[in-house]
Amino acid sequence: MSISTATPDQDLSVDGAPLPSTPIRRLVLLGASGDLANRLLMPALGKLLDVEPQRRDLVLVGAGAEDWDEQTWRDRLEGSLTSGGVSRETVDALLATTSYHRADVTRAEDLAALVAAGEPAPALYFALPPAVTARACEALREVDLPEGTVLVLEKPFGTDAASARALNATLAVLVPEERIFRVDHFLGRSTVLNLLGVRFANRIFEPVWNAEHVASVDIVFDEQLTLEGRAGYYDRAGALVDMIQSHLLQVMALVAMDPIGEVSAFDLREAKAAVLRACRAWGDDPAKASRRARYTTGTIDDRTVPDYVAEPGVDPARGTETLAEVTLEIDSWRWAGVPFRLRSGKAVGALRKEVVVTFKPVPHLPTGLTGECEPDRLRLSMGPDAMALDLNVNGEDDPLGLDHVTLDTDLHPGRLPAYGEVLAGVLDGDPLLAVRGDTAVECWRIVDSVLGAWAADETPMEEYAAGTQGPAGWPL
Ligand SMILES: O=P(O)(O)OC[C@H]1O[C@@H](O)[C@H](O)[C@@H](O)[C@@H]1O
Repeated sequence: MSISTATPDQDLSVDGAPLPSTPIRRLVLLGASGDLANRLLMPALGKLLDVEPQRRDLVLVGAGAEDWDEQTWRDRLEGSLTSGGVSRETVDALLATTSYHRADVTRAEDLAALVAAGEPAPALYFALPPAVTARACEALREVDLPEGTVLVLEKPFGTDAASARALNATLAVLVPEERIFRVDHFLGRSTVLNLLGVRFANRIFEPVWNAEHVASVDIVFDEQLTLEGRAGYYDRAGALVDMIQSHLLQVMALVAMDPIGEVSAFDLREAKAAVLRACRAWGDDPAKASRRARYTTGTIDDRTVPDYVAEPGVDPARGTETLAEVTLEIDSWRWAGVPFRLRSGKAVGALRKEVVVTFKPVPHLPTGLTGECEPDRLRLSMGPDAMALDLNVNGEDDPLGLDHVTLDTDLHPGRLPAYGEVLAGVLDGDPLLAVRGDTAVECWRIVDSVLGAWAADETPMEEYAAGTQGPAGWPL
């Protein structure tokens, strides 16, 4: 699927004022020595430059707390690119112009040196823990940012609705909203983008995409991965914040939004925001509408997994959940009464990453057709990328007996990893795949209500053995 790139006359700011689109030729990676940059961002950037070689004039500037010399940085960059399968041409092009700067990114002087006057306007990519990013943004107030500067922020954006609002206020005085890229890499996943093609390029889905025909929607991202050495971050976040607050609510917004006139940042982001504004816990009762659980020791494939609380770096007193589920409602004509169940867990036995739209039963099954009539289901898999439609048909043995079939197809895995699509948007200055500031706050508002119920212990913490599908009795 091709996505339209903003042109100067399409690129409107939120209040309607036109903004010139500014392609980015200098990417300053703050936190260049970190794991995110090394494992995900640099390989994704390399892949992008492989498929779009006209971008190879990009200058990559690494900045970090490590006291590295140029050679150490170049070796690190080269290692990261080559282990990501990036071509020699791209590696050489990036190495030809890259540089590394030791910097304390919370100091205005260091930041000012990185955005030096006379250079093209940079994208400042904060590949940093959220607290450091927030301090760096504060420090940027004292820096004279070149016209066209873009700011790129990783999740989590704040720690609740209030802090997200405060961070938005800090950013708003630095650059216009259209130049703030709050990254959610799920928006760059090919199956997630495929929602647009499936929904809006087929006549058969949109007329039934509403409460009259849809019984429920499930958005599930269950992983076999465990903590993978990320206790410092994950033990403070938990499954609800790590996966549902950001990624799955964004996916839900794309599933539930009204049709858009064009695939532009303005139309798409407004349609998603309308869904999130209308969303709340099912029955306005977050305690009953949510469930949480934590894995105990178990086996995944042949791997023995310890209790979550026995993992290095975990604080048992925190009571962090590794599996979260929340049922939401969207107060609109289109969706009133349809439960949207969002769920994500770590250390499950069989991974399950999909959006499932379950349709209501037919209003009348002709007398004479025998057997069970199952609900029709559209399933969009986020890994591997695939799509399936479960239908009732006439069976093989009895011509009037019902049978069930699945029409399925693999989907193209996408030209780029999700981060590559996100970076393409950043370099084009097109925030189509970026989370708008008000939307980030709405996502926290929805999740804060659940976190509040959990903090008050209104929802019990359950347990499941690693390698199972979660606690017994959970329906998904
Ligand atoms: O499948 P992907 O693209 O790695 O995304 C899933 C990951 O997304 C990250 O944002 C979460 O922090 C991880 O916990 C999760 O495993």
